[in-house]
Amino acid sequence: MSHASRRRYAYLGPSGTFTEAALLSLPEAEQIEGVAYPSVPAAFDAVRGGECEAAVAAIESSVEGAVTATIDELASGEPLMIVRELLLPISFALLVRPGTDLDSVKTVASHPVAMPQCRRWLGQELPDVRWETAASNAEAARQVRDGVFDAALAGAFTAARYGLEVLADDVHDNVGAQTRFVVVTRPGTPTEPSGLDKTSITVGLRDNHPGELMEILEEFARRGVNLCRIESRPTGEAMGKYYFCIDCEGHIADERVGEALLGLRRNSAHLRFLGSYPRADRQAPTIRPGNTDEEFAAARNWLAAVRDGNR
Ligand SMILES: O=C(O)C(=O)C[C@]1(C(=O)O)C=C[C@@H](O)C=C1
Repeated sequence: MSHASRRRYAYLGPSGTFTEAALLSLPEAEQIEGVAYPSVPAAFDAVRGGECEAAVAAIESSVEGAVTATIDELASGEPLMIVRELLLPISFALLVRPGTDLDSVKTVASHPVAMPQCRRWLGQELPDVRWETAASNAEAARQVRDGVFDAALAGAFTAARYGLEVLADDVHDNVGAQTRFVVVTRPGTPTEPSGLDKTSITVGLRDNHPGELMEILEEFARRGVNLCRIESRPTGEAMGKYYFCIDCEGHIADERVGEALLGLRRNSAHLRFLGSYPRADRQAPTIRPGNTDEEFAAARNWLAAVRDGNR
């Protein structure tokens, strides 16, 4: 496929990030031109502004939890929509300029989400090292190449791109660590239901009255909608002001999910639909008795009949 006709996907660069690896693992990878951006907000703005069709971003680490830059960026600004999620195994190596030994490593740089994944190893092997943050792991590697830092925590595959070598491999503390990535586009019709879907929203409180979070959760519980994740994030407006980022099982096309969102729309503030998309773990949803599409339709038919006087 010619370069010009490729689909442009934005990612956190430079080349060599796990985010780029996630992008390259997409089924449509051959038709994609990856475009590197220096931050997640910049990658998302490229989608908002139409420079790129989609963006790929890390949203959650199985070790470090939420990637807050991504969540906050989805919760604010011009809306975007998650169309897909993917899970990538994450393993870190310590990258250095050729010839550097462990004793001469005084500074180690990485993305803020990377260092906690290697904390124990660093504590044991490099207890006196100074850790520096970089915009991404590949950016840390680039800065090691340029002599700014002595070592970087990044994927072993990143070494070759920056003329570095792997001084120590598998320096992460948790074998089997994964990062969840999302593909976002400008808002449109949600992806077709696959039967194994997830729906993401952000939602705020109206007046912070007692039990208000419970009332939000009840909208899901009453329709038998199982939650996959709930994250509380500061709104940034003032101390003590939060919004919630919630992933639930099912698709917005499912009656029970639609009804839960209708309830939230009436009884909460700042509801934002972030997307319904196939689950990367392919887990089937739990549907409690009374909450299938058929049962919702039957109940609605009954109500219509009663209203029409046909009981
Ligand atoms: O994509 C990269 O390599 C990054 O630097 C980002 C990022 C993240 O944002 O979580 C990606 C996966 C790893 O868990 C650590 C860092």
